[in-house]
Amino acid sequence: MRIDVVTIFPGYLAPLREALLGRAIEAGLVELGVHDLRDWTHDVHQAVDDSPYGGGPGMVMRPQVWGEALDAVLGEEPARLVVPTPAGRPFTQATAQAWAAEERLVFACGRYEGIDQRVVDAYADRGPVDEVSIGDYVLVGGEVAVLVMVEAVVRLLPGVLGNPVSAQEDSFSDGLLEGPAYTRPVSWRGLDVPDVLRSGNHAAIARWRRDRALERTAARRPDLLDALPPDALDRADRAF
Ligand SMILES: Nc1nc2cc(Br)ccc2s1
Repeated sequence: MRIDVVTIFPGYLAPLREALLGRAIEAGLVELGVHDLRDWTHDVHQAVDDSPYGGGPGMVMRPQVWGEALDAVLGEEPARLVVPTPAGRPFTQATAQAWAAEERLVFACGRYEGIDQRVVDAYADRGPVDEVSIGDYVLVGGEVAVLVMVEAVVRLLPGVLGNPVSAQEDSFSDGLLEGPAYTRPVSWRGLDVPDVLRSGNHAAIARWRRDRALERTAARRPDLLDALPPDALDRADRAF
């Protein structure tokens, strides 16, 4: 997979070259290009924004600069263009799984009041364009959202995680939140590891883990339970 990011703050994307993701890049599992939007400005001030038509607070990012940048970065290779925005569709684990199958992702990081809408409209004719949000809150720019989404996607690529089973057992992978996890010591500050996890009874352990996942999901994200397909819960789950 190749990932390109266009931003006025390239340094914001430096964490993508650290740790797990950095090792994935070094191993050639993913290619990363970070591009400074101002490289496509032609004025002495390198202006990337202007006042909004219709008035209102803040500035809007200019379509001409974004058009030249995305034409250059996209080139002729097909790619999914992703525009983080608080007005976007929710980015979920299912989105990450779908994008992990893509050959190319290009992220356009907006700032200010966002990017002139005509940029999204113009590129929608060339290929898939996703306006997505990582949550119901407003950031100062799209860069942090790109860090989140790139990590969620790249960790799903074959060979990135040491143990591929981890990704299969993620929270949300079966529609539920993951339950609690424990490691040594067996007793810590008067708190003990649940006996079942030390019993060696794998069926009982699996049941206990499923029950804790159902319990946590019901308490914290009942919307996820409501969204489960009818056959997702078996009789034992329903008894829980
Ligand atoms: N939740 C999000 N907030 C923002 C703000 C800007 Br400005 C650009 C993208 C995003 S995604």
